[in-house]
Amino acid sequence: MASFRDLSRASWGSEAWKALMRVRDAAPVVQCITDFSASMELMASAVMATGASPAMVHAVEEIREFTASRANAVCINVGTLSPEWLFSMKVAAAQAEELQKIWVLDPVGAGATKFRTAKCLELINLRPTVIRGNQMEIMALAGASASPNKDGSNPTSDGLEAAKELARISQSIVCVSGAMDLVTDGKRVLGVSNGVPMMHKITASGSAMTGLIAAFVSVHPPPRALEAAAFALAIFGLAGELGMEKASGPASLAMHLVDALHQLASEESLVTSRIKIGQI
Ligand SMILES: Nc1ncnc2c1ncn2[C@@H]1O[C@H](COP(=O)(O)OP(=O)(O)O)[C@@H](O)[C@H]1O
Ligand SMILES: Cc1ncsc1CCOP(=O)(O)O
Ligand SMILES: [Mg+2]
Repeated sequence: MASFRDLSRASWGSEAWKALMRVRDAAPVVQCITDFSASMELMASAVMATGASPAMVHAVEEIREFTASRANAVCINVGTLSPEWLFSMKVAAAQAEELQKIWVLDPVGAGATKFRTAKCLELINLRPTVIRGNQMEIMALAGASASPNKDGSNPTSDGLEAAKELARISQSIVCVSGAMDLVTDGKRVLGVSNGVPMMHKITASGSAMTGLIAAFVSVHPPPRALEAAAFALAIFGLAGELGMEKASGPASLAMHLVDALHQLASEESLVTSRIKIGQI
């Protein structure tokens, strides 16, 4: 994959800090439609610890009202996909699109079954602002064949090309997570190298991360969405690095990562000095 330049650009760190402070000041409501048992708790805790306000609202009877009048952003995660929930997801996504609200898709397991891939592509037709998945998911949605990448390693050049292609087709910002996360609008590419490998072993770390992207992008909408998504990935990764100093495995890392997200609010110099974002 192409190299990672510009790591030392000092302003990335201070811009990430300002972005975090804007999330805390605005406390955007992030409506999450996400899988019931695997990710709901960690996602809500991470979004709240970042200073946003999570709302796990998925009943179709209240979605139109809630999305229109309460939500600042919608985060849709297809983890435990079922027809009833899919209907709720589509109603919320269509509503967000119509009202020009930020909505973010986490295509969990895209490529695992034809049904899941097809339904994710139908959701993408409803024009998410951002799509965040791991390399296998993004490659499946771009129509590329993915080789197994089970260890959260660096996205490959095929993964980067798939992300750019998906961004061009969907006109969404596309994020590929891994040891180095990639964020692209199809032309520009940012890389984020904060984080620790153990994050990949936490069930629902990806889902929680996508919730943070929704929070950051809701207060930094396009044309600032590309940078905002990178800031969310970097802040989440930095929280993972700090959490790992106290953790002994994935379960305690999840807890310490959430605590670190909360504590980062008072750590300006630490955030500004340790954020690792660069141009690819
Ligand atoms: N090897 C790694 N090194 C550092 N951070 C990682 C690594 N693998 C994953 N992460 C981080 O863990 C989070 C979840 O990413 P990932 O495991 O790829 O998502 P998913 O759980 O959806 O497959 C992201 O913030 C990502 O940056
Ligand atoms: C295990 C599992 N099964 C369906 S959703 C889910 C969790 C998704 O985890 P992640 O957010 O880390 O991709
Ligand atoms: Mg995932």
